Amino acid sequence: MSAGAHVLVFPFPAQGHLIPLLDLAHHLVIRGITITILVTPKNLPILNPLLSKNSTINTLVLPFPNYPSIPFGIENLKDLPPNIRLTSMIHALGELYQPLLSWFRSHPSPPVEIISDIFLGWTHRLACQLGVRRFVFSPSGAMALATMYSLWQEMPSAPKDQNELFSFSKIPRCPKYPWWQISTIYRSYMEGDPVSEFTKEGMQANIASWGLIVNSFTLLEGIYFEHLRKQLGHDRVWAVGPILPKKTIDMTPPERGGTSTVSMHDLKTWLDTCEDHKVVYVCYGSQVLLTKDQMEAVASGLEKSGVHFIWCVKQPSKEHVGEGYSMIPSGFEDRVAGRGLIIRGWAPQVWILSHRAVGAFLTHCGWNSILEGIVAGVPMLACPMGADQFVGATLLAEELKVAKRVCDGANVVSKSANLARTLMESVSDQSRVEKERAKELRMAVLDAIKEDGSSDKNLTAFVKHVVGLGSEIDKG
Ligand SMILES: O=c1ccn([C@@H]2O[C@H](COP(=O)(O)OP(=O)(O)O[C@H]3O[C@H](CO)[C@@H](O)[C@H](O)[C@H]3O)[C@@H](O)[C@H]2O)c(=O)[nH]1
Repeated sequence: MSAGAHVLVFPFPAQGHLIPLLDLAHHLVIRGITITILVTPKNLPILNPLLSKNSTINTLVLPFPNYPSIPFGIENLKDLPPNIRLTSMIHALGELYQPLLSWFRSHPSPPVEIISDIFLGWTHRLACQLGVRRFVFSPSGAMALATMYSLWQEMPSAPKDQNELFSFSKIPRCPKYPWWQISTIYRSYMEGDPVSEFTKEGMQANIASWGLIVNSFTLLEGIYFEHLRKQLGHDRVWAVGPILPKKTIDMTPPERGGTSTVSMHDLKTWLDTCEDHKVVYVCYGSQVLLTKDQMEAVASGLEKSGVHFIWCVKQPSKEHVGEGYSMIPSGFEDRVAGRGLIIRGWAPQVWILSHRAVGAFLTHCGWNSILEGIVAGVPMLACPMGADQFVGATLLAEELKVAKRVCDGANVVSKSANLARTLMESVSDQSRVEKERAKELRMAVLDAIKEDGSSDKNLTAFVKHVVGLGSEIDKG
């Protein structure tokens, strides 16, 4: 397309952030952009499926910085011990500033733009120093991003009562949340603390960056995109989602984001025996581990409901095992044999959701899961636990009416009888409204990502913009 359109893609090392940015990189390569992807060594295998399809993608592997509170060898959020905060990972990666600067300076034909994750705000400062442009990649939706930007711009103080409602009065429809549901990173901010100050600087640098790419689509969050453009004071905001692997909406390779821990053959054979739209898929994303009590409540709810289900249970780390996280109650698997399938570890989620047998998705409302549920056209059961998930749940249940809200909060243990009833209803006629809405939304999303749909056009516009900037820089 253009010599000079060489872009550095820098994902944050957490599956929910890496997966969509790698998918975006794939789309950009297909459109002629030269890509270099920056990862640390332990995250390199996640790139394999992409690299095997695209020999033209370059990688830049920089050692993970030594950081006092992060144990040696841990380079991905999913492996962080329970007592270490996400902001430590954000801070640790900031140490890549100098190595990255040196790499740019010694490269014969360095990138002319940087696309980096929202948790890598410091790359804005680096881009300014290098005289290149930085684009923020948001793996969260526009509504969640608007709330996050508003918090870091206005820096409101915490109320005495964590249950007090906080209103985002400048955001359309004035969303309100109890304070405890507000962004965890923002709530953990402590003035003067170096990690907090670094996080704040990064968030504010996002707002000052040249452009913004959001994994969402106009029809889903149009008013929030309009708001973001006003909030940022420019139009360089591209709604390009849902970013999914090219031409694999129906048959995603199982290794996307991780290697499936279940044989595809067994999975397919099992799902093929189930009736249409009767299986509930249960998954809490790539980060969340359920406590022992939560595991028991979910198991008991599934057992009492009588529904067919697939339950993806994340593998606990050493530290988590001791505390009973992710422990499947004894005898449960035998009692549900035949109608329930448990996947320990990584499930091929997009593939499962697209199977005709799946009729509902019990989700923690991570933004990728929300988009994947919408693409699959399945109604959802919302169990937001933290981060941006309360915003996602509000959008799904209250605005889009495609989900029922089941429970709220990281430590909440659902009543198994209530959960059982909700699960049963989700695959029965009682969920007619959500099922209809899910079908409509699926049509809307397919419209957005088809050739010349809104997201496809935005991606083309973004590529043109990037190429234009590249040639400006070439001319000096
Ligand atoms: O067994 C699994 C588990 C997850 N996934 C995939 O992993 C991604 C998970 O992303 P998401 O649903 O967004 O959840 P998290 O992993 O929890 O993502 C983090 O990042 C998201 C994007 O910023 C936020 O919306 C979430 O709140 C935050 O927890 C999705 O693509 C899933 O398809 C699998 O394929 N198999």
